Order: sequence, then structure tokens, then C-alpha cells
Amino acid sequence: MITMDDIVREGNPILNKVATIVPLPPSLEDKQILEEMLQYLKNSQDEEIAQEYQLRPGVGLAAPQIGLSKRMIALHFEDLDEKMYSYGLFNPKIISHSVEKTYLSTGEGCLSVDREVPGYVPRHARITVSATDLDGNKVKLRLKGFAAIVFQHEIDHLNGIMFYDHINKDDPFYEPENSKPVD
Ligand SMILES: O=CN(O)C[C@@H](CC1CCCC1)C(=O)N1NCCC[C@H]1C(=O)Nc1ccccn1
Ligand code: NI
Repeated sequence: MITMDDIVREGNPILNKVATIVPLPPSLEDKQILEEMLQYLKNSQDEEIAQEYQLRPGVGLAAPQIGLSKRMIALHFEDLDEKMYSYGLFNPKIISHSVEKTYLSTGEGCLSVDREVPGYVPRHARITVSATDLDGNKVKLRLKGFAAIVFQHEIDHLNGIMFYDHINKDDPFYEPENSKPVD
């Protein structure tokens, strides 16, 4: 089982690397790893298990965060319209996005960052993502709001980008042009 001991923290160069495409169909090993990443998110959202194993809650996880520079991400959360997202994805790619931006009004954090970094993180308000899921099916997801934010945070990890790289240096709480916040 993945615990916080397996989570790589900032300063480790793997978090700044562009991760490698996963050959498809995925190997049994890659599938097992991605299933474990998804299980971490479920465990971290279960009060008892999270308490027992001291897990920080997560709604998404990218393979570089467990020391694996491969293009794999797991997501497990309910968005503000109570739509459930629970995915293990190989080689996710943003194939189109809105001009309009959005941002989490609370700012963002990261399981690989053991400090608060205040500020708005501007992101595309709507994205279309293509990927291969755990069953080997090609999926095309049209995302907006919180879901769009989570997916972009995870796909950034595959490109060596941390959430604070997007925060405006001069005014961290500068409201991005043409944007509406997700509260
Ligand atoms: O790369 C993946 N990570 O680093 C785990 C991150 C991913 C999210 C950060 C912002 C968008 C995706 C994560 O889930 N967290 N970051 C650390 C604090 C706990 C947790 C979190 O923000 N939870 C949350 C936020 C809003 C609503 C509900 N729950
Ligand atoms: Ni993160």
C-alpha cells in the first residue's frame, strides 16, 4: 500500500522532469501501480484509514510523486455538482482548452509540498482530455470547474510543473483576466 513515506517531496529532481509515455497496452506492473495510486486516494479520504496510516488527503496523484517518471495519474473526487470522478489514466493529454481561465479561490496545495504557498493558480476553465483508462479503453473527457483544475494539476506533474510555478510573483492574489473562481 502507498503511504506518505512513498511520496516524493519538492527538491527531488524527479518532480521537475518530463515523464515518459507509458507503452500501451500497459504492462501488468504499470496497471498494478496505477491501481495502487487510486487506492491511495480512496484510503486518504477514509477517516479511519487516513488516521491509522497518517495519510494526507488527496484528490489526485501523479506517478512522479511516488518516484516513477511515467505518464500515469489517478483521480478520485466528487466535483461541486456531486459528479464522481474516479480514474486511473495512462498518457493523459489536454487536446483542447477554453480561453477563459479559472482558479481555486482557496489556492492550491500539493502532497509533495510540505508548506503553504499562498496565491491563485490560474488554469484553463474548460479542457478536453484524451487518455487510456485502467481497462485499456481510450477515453475523452470534457472537464470544467473543480475537475478541470484537478486534472491540470496532475498533468502538470507529468511535465515537471508545480502549482506554484503559475502563481503571479508580483501579486499572488492577482485575479487572472477573463476568469471566474471555483469556491
Ligand atoms: O498532485 C496531487 N496532489 O499533490 C494532491 C493534491 C491535488 C489537488 C490540489 C489542488 C487541485 C488538485 C491534493 O489533493 N491536495 N493537496 C494538498 C492538500 C490536500 C489535497 C487537497 O487539495 N484536497 C482538496 C482540495 C479541494 C477540495 C477537496 N480536497
Ligand atoms: Ni500535486
